[in-house]
Amino acid sequence: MTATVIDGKAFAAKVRAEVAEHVARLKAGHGITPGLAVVLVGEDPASKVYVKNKHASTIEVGMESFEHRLSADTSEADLLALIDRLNADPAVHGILVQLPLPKHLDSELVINRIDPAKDVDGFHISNVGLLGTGQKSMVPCTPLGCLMMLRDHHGSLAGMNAVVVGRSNIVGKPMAQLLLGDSCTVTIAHSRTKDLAAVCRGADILVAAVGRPEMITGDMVKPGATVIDVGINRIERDGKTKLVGDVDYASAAAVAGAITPVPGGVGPMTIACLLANTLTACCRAKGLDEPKGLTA
Ligand SMILES: Nc1nc(=O)c2c([nH]1)NC[C@@H]1CN(c3ccc(C(=O)N[C@@H](CCC(=O)O)C(=O)O)cc3)C=[N+]21
Repeated sequence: MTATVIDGKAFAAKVRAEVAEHVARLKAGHGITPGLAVVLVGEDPASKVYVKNKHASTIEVGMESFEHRLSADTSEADLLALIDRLNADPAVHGILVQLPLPKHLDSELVINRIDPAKDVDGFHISNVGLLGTGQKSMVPCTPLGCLMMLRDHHGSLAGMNAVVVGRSNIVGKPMAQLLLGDSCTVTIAHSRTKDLAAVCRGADILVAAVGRPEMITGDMVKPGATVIDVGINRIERDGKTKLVGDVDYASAAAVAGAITPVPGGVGPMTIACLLANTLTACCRAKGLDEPKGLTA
C-alpha cells in the first residue's frame, strides 16, 4: 500500500483563490480592503521564510500588507506602542507579531496587547479561552490548516481516534481542541508519554507537531491512518541543507493511508489560513457575513 499524498500546496492555492474572490466582493460591494499588519522584531530565520511567502500572498489575494520591521534591540514600550497604533488603525483588520521574539521581550504581554478581534494568529488569551469553550474565536493558522485538510480528505471526522504528538500552545493544544470540536476521540502525546509508538499506532489521525526531525517512523503508524506532518526542520544531509518534517516520510508513507509532505503540506496551508483569518476578522469588524468553509 502506498499513501495518498495530501497536496497542501494545491489546497492552499484553492483556499487563497476563495479568499481572493471574497476580497474582490468586499471591495466592489462595500469599498472595503482587508489589511494585514505583520510585525517582525530582529532576524529569526524561520520567521524570515514565513514573511517572504506571506507578503506576496497577501498582495496576491488583493489585501493590503503593512510590514513593520523593528531592530532586535527594540524596547518593549516601543513595541507595545506600535501594537496600540495598529489596534486603533481602521485600515488594519489583522495583526501578527512574529514569534519567537528576542529574549528581552515578554511575548505573552505583547501578544495579549493585540485587540483579540485583530489577533489573526489566535494566540491572545481571550481567543484561547473562546476556542477551549467552543465559542466563536480567531483560530491559530497551522491547526486550522490541518483541520481543513482533514475535513477535505475524510468528510466527517466524528468518532475517529486522533493522536496529537506535541503540546505547544501554538499547535498541539489548539489542534486537539479543533479535533475535539469535530468529535474525534483525542489524545495529546508528548516527550513524557509512555510507549509513544503504541499510542501512535492507535491513531486514525496522527498529527506530528514535536519539532524533532523525522521522529515519527512507519512502525508508529497504523496501516491506513492519515498522517499530518506539522514539522519544518532544516537539517544537513549529504552536505546539503534539507527541509524535513517531524515524520520519517518514506517509512510512514509505506504504511499510511494518506500523508502530508514537507515541504508542500502544512506550511502553505498556514499562510492560506492567515489570509482566511484576516478576511474573517475584517468581515466580523464590519458586521458582514463571514466566509463559509474558511473558519473552524
Ligand atoms: N506569530 C507567528 N505566527 C506564525 O505562524 C509563525 C511565526 N510567528 N513565526 C515563524 C513560524 C514559521 N511559520 C511558517 C509558515 C509557513 C511556512 C511555509 O510555507 N513553508 C513551506 C516551505 C518554505 C521553504 O521552502 O523553506 C512549506 O512547508 O512548504 C514556513 C514557516 C509560521 N510561523
